[in-house]
Amino acid sequence: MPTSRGEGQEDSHPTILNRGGADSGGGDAGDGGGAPRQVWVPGPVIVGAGPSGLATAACLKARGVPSLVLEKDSCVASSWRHRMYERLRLHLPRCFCELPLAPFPPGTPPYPTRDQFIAYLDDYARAFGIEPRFGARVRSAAYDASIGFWRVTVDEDTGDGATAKEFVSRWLVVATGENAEPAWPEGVEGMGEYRGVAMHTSSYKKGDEFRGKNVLVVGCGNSGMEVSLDLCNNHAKASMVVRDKLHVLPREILGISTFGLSVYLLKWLHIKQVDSLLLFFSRLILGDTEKYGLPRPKIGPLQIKSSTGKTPVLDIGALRKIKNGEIKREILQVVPAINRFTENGVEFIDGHREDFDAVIFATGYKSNVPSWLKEEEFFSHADGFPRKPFPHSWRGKNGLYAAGFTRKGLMGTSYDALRIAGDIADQWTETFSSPTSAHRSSDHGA
Ligand SMILES: Cc1cc2nc3c(=O)[nH]c(=O)nc-3n(C[C@H](O)[C@H](O)[C@H](O)COP(=O)(O)OP(=O)(O)OC[C@H]3O[C@@H](n4cnc5c(N)ncnc54)[C@H](O)[C@@H]3O)c2cc1C
Ligand SMILES: NC(=O)C1=CN([C@@H]2O[C@H](COP(=O)(O)OP(=O)(O)OC[C@H]3O[C@@H](n4cnc5c(N)ncnc54)[C@H](OP(=O)(O)O)[C@@H]3O)[C@@H](O)[C@H]2O)C=CC1
Ligand SMILES: O=C(O)C(=O)Cc1c[nH]c2ccccc12
Repeated sequence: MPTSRGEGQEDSHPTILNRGGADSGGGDAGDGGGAPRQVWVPGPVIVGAGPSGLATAACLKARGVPSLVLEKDSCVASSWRHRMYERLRLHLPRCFCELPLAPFPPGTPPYPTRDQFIAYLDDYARAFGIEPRFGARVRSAAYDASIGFWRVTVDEDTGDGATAKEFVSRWLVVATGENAEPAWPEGVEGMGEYRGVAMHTSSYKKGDEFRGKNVLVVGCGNSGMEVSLDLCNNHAKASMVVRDKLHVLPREILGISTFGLSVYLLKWLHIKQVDSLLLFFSRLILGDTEKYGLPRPKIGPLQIKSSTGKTPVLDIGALRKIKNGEIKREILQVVPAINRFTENGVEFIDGHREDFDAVIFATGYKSNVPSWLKEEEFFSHADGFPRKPFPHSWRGKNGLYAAGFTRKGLMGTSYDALRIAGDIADQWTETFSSPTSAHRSSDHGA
């Protein structure tokens, strides 16, 4: 445990406090069924090694604060490696997707591919010397008011079974993502009966395997639209369930990214005025989407994004396929759009039935925070997001922080990482700047 500024900064390695249960012989063996091994962490514990966890760890490092990143998978950016389809490109220009302190390398295209983004994140972790603890799934985290520290319990996969460890830290940064788990539709009957392929877009890799197949895509956010397009490009017959009104915007307007244009216009104009302009240009470029079965909500796209977090579709070509009739629409306005599954397909709420070789659920994602964080004042148990929206979503009480829960994509991640690192670095400096305060903190922790 560091008792001086120098020791605290140089020794970022966690300190074992007890050896728990039967594991008294050292090493990393199991806990033998007793209390989990306890490890004191001098800096913050960050849960998740996606863009948000990496950005926070990097900003902390730049301020001289060590951290411990816990990651359930065996690599950084695991959601980008394992849960994004092959041909995915970022739909916002790279300048809105780069993390603090490190731009994309020269030569990166305006809309980086998934592989380029993964390579960027790998380089980012390397450049800042971030070495997450992999195979460390956080199964619970709770603030222990009696010692003023967070207790973070991890199931660590050591190869021969999971062992439990408890990390103890003054600060806990939640960076497990807005999209931690696939969201499956509720209340649709007969899913177990369906004999075709049923999967979520997070498992969709590429369209080749669906060549010539009749595929139903449920949901028409960006995932539904892009997967439908990918299916069409791979000669599958795609149908898309549209259960509600939605905004489709071109990815670019007059050669400028729609997102970049919005960010610029919002500096000068009210959000309603920006929405009117976006809708005017969208109509010019895409035509009247209602004619193609995609009616628009009354409220504008940025207002909806800002109040509900629902992202407008940034069209990269699906609309043209819909106009051409290559993506067949199942336009069903009433929820739930699918009444029930049958053995070979679905029955829609208007009563008609159709057979499908595969059903792909593009029904979005949810946070997994309620499953492990024992705290409900800052994080809502209902949706696993901070209760306060951006720009107040990054800091809770007792050293609790949220990185990447702004509903603002990677720009929000950068905002959070800088804020969180600044806030913790100030406390760190205060704690380790005088010998008396360092001893106070040491007493507190022990
Ligand atoms: C298909 C898709 C495309 C997107 N494209 C863009 C885009 O172009 N531009 C943009 O700005 N945003 C985009 N986003 C939104 C968002 O920016 C990304 O999802 C981004 O990856 C979020 O980063 P994150 O670190 O917050 O979450 P994640 O990338 O999901 O990382 C969270 C990490 O936490 C780990 N984890 C989860 N639970 C635990 C646990 N209990 N214990 C330990 N580790 C855990 C996970 O394994 C994961 O590695 C996209 C989202 C999706 C789904
Ligand atoms: N290239 C890129 O950068 C991409 C980025 N993304 C981003 O990833 C995030 C997640 O996007 P996405 O996966 O599309 O999720 P979203 O939550 O944005 O969209 C989910 C869609 O599923 C619909 N839905 C949900 N439940 C049902 C149901 N029971 N029956 C019918 N429809 C249903 C929703 O309809 P309703 O609106 O009525 O609730 C909505 O259309 C977003 O931030 C998105 O922008 C996604 C893909 C590509
Ligand atoms: O990819 C996403 O969903 C994002 O959250 C990025 C984003 C933030 N604000 C927006 C407004 C319009 C389109 C995308 C986004």
